[in-house]
Amino acid sequence: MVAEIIDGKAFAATVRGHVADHVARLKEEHGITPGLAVVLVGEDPASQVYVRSKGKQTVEVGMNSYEHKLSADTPQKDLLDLIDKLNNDSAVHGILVQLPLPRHMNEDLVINAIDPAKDVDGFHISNVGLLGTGQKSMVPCTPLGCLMMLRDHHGSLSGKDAVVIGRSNIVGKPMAQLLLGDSCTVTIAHSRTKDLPDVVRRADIVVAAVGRPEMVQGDWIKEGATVIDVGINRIERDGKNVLVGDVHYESAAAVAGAITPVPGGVGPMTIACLLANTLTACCRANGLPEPEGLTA
Ligand SMILES: Nc1nc(=O)c2c([nH]1)NC[C@@H]1CN(c3ccc(C(=O)N[C@@H](CCC(=O)O)C(=O)O)cc3)C=[N+]21
Ligand SMILES: [Mg+2]
Repeated sequence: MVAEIIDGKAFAATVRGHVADHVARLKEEHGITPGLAVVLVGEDPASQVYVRSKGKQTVEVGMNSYEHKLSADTPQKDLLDLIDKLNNDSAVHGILVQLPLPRHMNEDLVINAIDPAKDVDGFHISNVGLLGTGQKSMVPCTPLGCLMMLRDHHGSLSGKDAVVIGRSNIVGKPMAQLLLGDSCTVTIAHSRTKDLPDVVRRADIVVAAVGRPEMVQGDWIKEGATVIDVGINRIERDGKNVLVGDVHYESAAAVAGAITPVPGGVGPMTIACLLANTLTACCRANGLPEPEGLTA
């Protein structure tokens, strides 16, 4: 079997197109422009790349982008004051505080200071609780992007065996909740799981989100399964810096039915879903109907 490649880059462009159409209508019919504020603390080069890319794509879909860059030694109080200002700014519909934060800050405290209605990352405890109880929430961007690709590929996910590898609050746990919401039978596996290859071999859907380069091998994959690779690992190979996923792509693609590449898979969908969430937050804030197909 040669796997179908799920083209996240192309899918993300389609999602951005839907977002841009809806944003144009909001402007025309209601005079409203969605706004996204991105806060970056410190000078991590990779983070700067993502923030720049987010800002560019935000403007491209017709939204306002507000970037706030704070130095790495900014007191936590100053960050909390900025969040308070953004919470009370009616031009800002979405707030993203880039993670990780410097060590002297308490990430949970900072995230939970964001107005849950503007929490476009879906990391606030209110949104986590709403998602876990099947109520309307802001859904974390990476799992939402994975869900969109899975729904697009399969149609219905009902009754499928899904294995999520990784139990992080930003990917593994919300991904499992979303798959459960679509009536999958969900297993969350992690570093202490016994016989991990055997657990993965049961899966119709594998979502790999462990942060270990090429850990998931082709002989762990059931023939015809769908493999979603969330990993973005920078490694050195033959003296070159390359980007690889959590899945050993070549061996997995030889048995899977469909697979996402790295780069060009989940990553671009994450940013597209951030824009989708900002649009959703803006519609809710204004009591307007939400975009279709862009929410869980
Ligand atoms: N509060 C918060 N929310 C985030 O969503 C968040 C964050 N903090 N901190 C950092 C991570 C990382 N992240 C990525 C988004 C897109 C790509 C992406 O588009 N990657 C491209 C390749 C990029 C490259 O070449 O480096 C791809 O996979 O094709 C990667 C990584 C969002 N993050
Ligand atoms: Mg783990």
